[in-house]
Order: sequence, then C-alpha cells, then structure tokens
Amino acid sequence: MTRRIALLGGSFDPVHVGHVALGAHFTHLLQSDQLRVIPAGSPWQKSTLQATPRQRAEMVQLAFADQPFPLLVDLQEIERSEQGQQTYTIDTLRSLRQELGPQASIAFLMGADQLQNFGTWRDWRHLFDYAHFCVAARPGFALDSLAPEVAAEFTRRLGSPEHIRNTPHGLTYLAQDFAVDISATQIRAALQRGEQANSLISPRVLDYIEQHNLYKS
Ligand SMILES: Nc1ncnc2c1ncn2[C@@H]1O[C@H](COP(=O)(O)OP(=O)(O)OP(=O)(O)O)[C@@H](O)[C@H]1O
Ligand SMILES: O=C(O)c1ccc[n+]([C@@H]2O[C@H](COP(=O)([O-])O)[C@@H](O)[C@H]2O)c1
Repeated sequence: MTRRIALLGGSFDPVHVGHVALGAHFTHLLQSDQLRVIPAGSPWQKSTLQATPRQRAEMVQLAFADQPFPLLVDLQEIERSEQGQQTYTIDTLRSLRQELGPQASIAFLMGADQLQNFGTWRDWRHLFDYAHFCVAARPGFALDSLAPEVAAEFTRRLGSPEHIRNTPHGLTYLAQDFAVDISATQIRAALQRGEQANSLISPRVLDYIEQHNLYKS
C-alpha cells in the first residue's frame, strides 16, 4: 500500500495551536500514516528568530505530544543549518523523496500566507515534482490575491483528498473552511507585554517558554 506522509515545515517561534490544528486537519483528511514536522534551521526569508533551533524543535515535540497520529520531528533542516546551509524546501523534499521512495504520497502543508509568497520560494515550480501542496486559508484569504503565475499553477493542479492520497506528488488542495486567527508574531508580542497566551499555546509549551525565559524581550 502507498505510504502517505504529511509534512509541516515552519519556524515555530513558537509553535501554537494554529500549527497543531493545521497538522491535525490534513493528517485526518489525507489519512496520513505520519505527520512529519520539520523546524526550519535557517529560514532565509526570516531575519531573526528568538528561540534557538533546538528549543523550537523541543517545543514542537511538546505541542504535538497528545495528538492521536504518529508524529516525527525531523531535524534535517536544523542539521543542515549547523553546517552553514540556508533552509530551502526544495532540498528537504529531494532528501525526503529519496528516503521515502517514488511511490509515497508526500503532502506539504502550509498556511495561505505562504501560498501568497510561493512565487519567491527557491525553484518553486519544481517543488511539485516532489510533493503535493495542501493549503489552509488564513483569515481574509482569497485566491485572487495570489500572483497570477502561482494562481494558475495552483488552480491547474487542484485535486481531491482521495486523488492526493493515491498519487505521489504534483497536486494542490485548498481548505477554505480552515481559518484560525493566530500567528506566532501575535503570540511573541503578547508574551513580551507580559500578557497571557493560554488559549493560543499548549500548556506544555507555555511551561517550556517560562522555564527557558523565552520571548521576554
Ligand atoms: N493560524 C494558522 N492557520 C493556518 N496556517 C498557519 C497558521 N499559523 C501558521 N500557519 C502555517 O504554518 C506554517 C509555519 O508557520 P510559522 O511557524 O511561520 O508560524 P506563523 O504563525 O506564520 O509565524 P510568524 O507570525 O512568525 O510568521 C506556515 O505554512 C504558516 O502559513
Ligand atoms: O524554499 C524556500 O525558498 C522557502 C521560502 C519560504 C518559506 N519556506 C518554507 O515554508 C515553511 C513555512 O515558513 P515560515 O517562514 O512561515 O515559517 C518552512 O518550512 C519554510 O522553510 C521555504
């Protein structure tokens, strides 16, 4: 039977309930055998991250600990950054395709803010040779806000969850009904002001943030 892997890449500075909801939504929809969460080591479009790569990976592990599906926190992007390499999704997908073989259904999950940015990703047109791209709307998102070339490629490749489950790569999906109004930026700002973020982050991650004195400045 075809293996199905859902991938969730991100900075996770810090991981929040929007990330967990995104991972859970698609893992369920695609009936994935595993959710693989990949903390970015050195994301080239984000100038400063506050927590260290290892701290972000540890928070991810805590945030997803209670979920009912198999989870793997994959450290490959962090390991490449420790050797001085920037983080590009194309490198990660090439390595995963090699690891998982040509038949596995690999679905990269992301929020619509990243779809709006997709035309700037390294080798973005080649990413479809390695994975499907499943996008969750974020509040206010509309397909006509995309760059025309991204909109054309994304629309031409639209597929059903069933088709994605049974095909290795090359399709897209938009979950229009998913709009969780949370961002890590908003959480960092709240924590810096000394406000509660209980409803936005799992209790274990909040404990970790307090123990490690993160996001105070
Ligand atoms: N509330 C959300 N709804 C849907 N997708 C989300 C949500 N929050 C984050 N994502 C997606 O999760 C992935 C990782 O996001 P990231 O770690 O950058 O979090 P973020 O909240 O967008 O952070 P920041 O505010 O620092 O940019 C991205 O694809 C992003 O679009
Ligand atoms: O490969 C790229 O050029 C690229 C550009 C921007 C973002 N990404 C990836 O998109 C994912 C979400 O990124 P971010 O910045 O929203 O945390 C994460 O896995 C990043 O490595 C990838």
